[in-house]
Amino acid sequence: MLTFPACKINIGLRITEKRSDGFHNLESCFYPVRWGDILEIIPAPEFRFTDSGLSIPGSLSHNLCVKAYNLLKADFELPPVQMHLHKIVPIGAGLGGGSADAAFTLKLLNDQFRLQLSIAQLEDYARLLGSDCAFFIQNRPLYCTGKGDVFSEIGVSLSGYHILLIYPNLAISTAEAYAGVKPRKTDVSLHDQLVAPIDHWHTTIHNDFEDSLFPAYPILGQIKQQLYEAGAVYASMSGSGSTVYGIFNAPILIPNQFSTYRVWEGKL
Ligand SMILES: C[C@@](CO)(OP(=O)(O)O)[C@H](O)COP(=O)(O)OP(=O)(O)OC[C@H]1O[C@@H](n2ccc(N)nc2=O)[C@H](O)[C@@H]1O
Ligand SMILES: Nc1ncnc2c1ncn2[C@@H]1O[C@H](COP(=O)(O)OP(=O)(O)O)[C@@H](O)[C@H]1O
Repeated sequence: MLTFPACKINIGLRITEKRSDGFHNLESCFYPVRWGDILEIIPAPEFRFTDSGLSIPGSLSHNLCVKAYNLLKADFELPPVQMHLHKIVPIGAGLGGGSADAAFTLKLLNDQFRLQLSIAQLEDYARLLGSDCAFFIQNRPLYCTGKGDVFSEIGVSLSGYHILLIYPNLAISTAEAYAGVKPRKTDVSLHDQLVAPIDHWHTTIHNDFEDSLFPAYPILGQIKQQLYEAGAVYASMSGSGSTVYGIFNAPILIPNQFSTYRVWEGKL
């Protein structure tokens, strides 16, 4: 069976406190984007994982697809499989591409081998693999709190808008990005800001990681500025970076200044 693990952007990201387990509580709208990898899983005489496309750092046993398979195998009689991942979404990009691979592996194995796991059970398995993995089980716009794995509804729809994602060939480690952040709480609700019209977002909605990462990597702030100059209704860094995205009213020709970066343009 084939599946297409996609990615996400964060619209607004507040890091509100450091938790006793070392992780951080956050508030953010996670929004799915169609830029994705390609994953095939077929039954095979023995377990095998192969990949192509972008090179994935780390050993095979640390690959999130392999971890997802092993997690289910510990609880179910799964046959051996051959998995092939064609990696397209940049890594260390703030797009949750690896997390999507993990969640889509769980969903594919559930369907392929009729494990009959519910959405809630799949989300519980996904939580064991990474903080933003569980989002990709439902893979629809959600307001996320806790570690990014507690969900509530949000009335945000960007259908009809177009998005330009700019990955400036710079991988940023999520753990390092969190280490640079000063958590803070504010009185204004991000949820209320998100349900206001999109042309208000420019002045209200902020990604807290920009405060420490834009001074460290000035190119990121420059790209955001260039996206506004190109006509974006809203522009921001996604997650812990380094991808910066712009949301546009209509399809956009990719401006020349982005020609050396990895760029994706598409409908939301
Ligand atoms: C920042 C966010 C925002 O959506 O996304 P990305 O930019 O990575 O895509 C997420 O919180 C990334 O979640 P994820 O990439 O799954 O992180 P994990 O693998 O669980 O954790 C990696 C490391 O990040 C830190 N971490 C992660 C999540 C969290 N809520 N608090 C943390 O402090 C911890 O140091 C942890 O060891
Ligand atoms: N299938 C995979 N695809 C991408 N990264 C993976 C995968 N499996 C494990 N990883 C590890 O996950 C981290 C990157 O996660 P990813 O979700 O792509 O980035 P980000 O957290 O910036 O959104 C890297 O440390 C990488 O080695």
